[in-house]
Amino acid sequence: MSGILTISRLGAQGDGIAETGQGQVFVPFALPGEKVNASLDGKKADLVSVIEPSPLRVEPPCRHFGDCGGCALQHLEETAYREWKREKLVEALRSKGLEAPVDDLVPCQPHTRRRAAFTARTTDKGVLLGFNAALSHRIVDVEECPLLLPSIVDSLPLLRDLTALIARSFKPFRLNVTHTASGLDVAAEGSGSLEGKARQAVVEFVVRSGLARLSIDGEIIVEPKKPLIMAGEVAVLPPPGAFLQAVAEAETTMAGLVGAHLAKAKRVADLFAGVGTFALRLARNGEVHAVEGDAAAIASLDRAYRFGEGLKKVTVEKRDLFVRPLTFKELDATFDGLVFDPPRAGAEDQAKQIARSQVRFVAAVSCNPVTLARDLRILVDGGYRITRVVPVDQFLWSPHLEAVALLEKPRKRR
Ligand SMILES: C[S@@+](CC[C@H](N)C(=O)[O-])C[C@H]1O[C@@H](n2cnc3c(N)ncnc32)[C@H](O)[C@@H]1O
Repeated sequence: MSGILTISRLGAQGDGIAETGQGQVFVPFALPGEKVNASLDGKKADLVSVIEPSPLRVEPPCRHFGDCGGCALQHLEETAYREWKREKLVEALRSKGLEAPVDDLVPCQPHTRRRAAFTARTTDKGVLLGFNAALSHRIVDVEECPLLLPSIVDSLPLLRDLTALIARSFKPFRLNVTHTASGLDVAAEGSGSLEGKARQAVVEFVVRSGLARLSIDGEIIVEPKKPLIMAGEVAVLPPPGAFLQAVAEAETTMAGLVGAHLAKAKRVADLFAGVGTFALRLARNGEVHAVEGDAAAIASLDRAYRFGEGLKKVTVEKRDLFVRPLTFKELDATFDGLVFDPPRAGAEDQAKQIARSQVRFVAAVSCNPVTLARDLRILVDGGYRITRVVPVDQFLWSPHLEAVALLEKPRKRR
């Protein structure tokens, strides 16, 4: 069934929302104020044509937009896009009764993302390498991507050849590609086990091609060059497939905000520390205790600290912070500053412990405004005051948003 709809606003995922007699209908790639022709299937609709376009509609920069599931909003004018993204954070905070001061969005430039999680697959007709179509397992084979650093896009033909060499079946698998100072670091997951001559051929290919490293399911197959990344001035050798902030400039912004807020703290806890994005920068100023659940990541942080120069003491602890958050007693015994940067699920139990602590300066970094708002509510109920919240765009044209919230707990009167 198809129908004519008028779009009233943008939803949280970037879809246009039309109010109808049957309730809300979500129309991907439609903008507020537009009259559109859409084919309807319950609450979901497909855009057939735009009858009256919004003045905010612009030409998408990528030929794959609309098919590739990576981007939702390339067709919206830049200022309106930024305001929509910032509003997602404001709305999440408001829904928890938090009227915190929220900065303008720190924008993200095209061609800056240093990591790509491609889906790859060999077929009878050749290799598919790209991103999944929205809500689908179909691979959109990409020729370009205006999000990614040119070093990754320029390597697409090479990565296709690599896919053909490592794939052990026609099953799709993940190809994580990271730009590093020494070349691309490629981590395949699920491509199958490489043995004998096939493995030797892959090793020779990687050496010839100038890639820094290839690993498959966590095993390093060949590492012609150490794929180093910088945490401020400290070089880090991340384990295969480790978490890294997607855009180096966004990471620098976030680390700058966290560092400035914790500048007066002499003993800082970095919770969900990863390979040391914050810890290794904060250690220029004060002692840091870094806590992380992934053994390989924390080992990499430790190694970077030992080879790093000009750093105050950094201690590391492998710990599952969902199961065993640092208690308020542990926090009070040692720290006057803290940063926590959990996965999308947030850090509810850890936030409850921080809320009970007297740690003066706290920075919360998050890639999910909803769980961030929940955790901030806990901290505010525990006596913290939010001094600033900064939305940082790291996932251009997508609904995903990074944010840094800065909090302080007034000293107790004696
Ligand atoms: C969003 S990343 C942040 C990493 C680091 N702060 C950075 O900026 O690169 C979240 C980190 O939390 C870690 N993590 C996930 N679940 C955890 C848990 N239950 N306990 C401790 N760490 C966990 C992940 O391994 C990952 O390194």
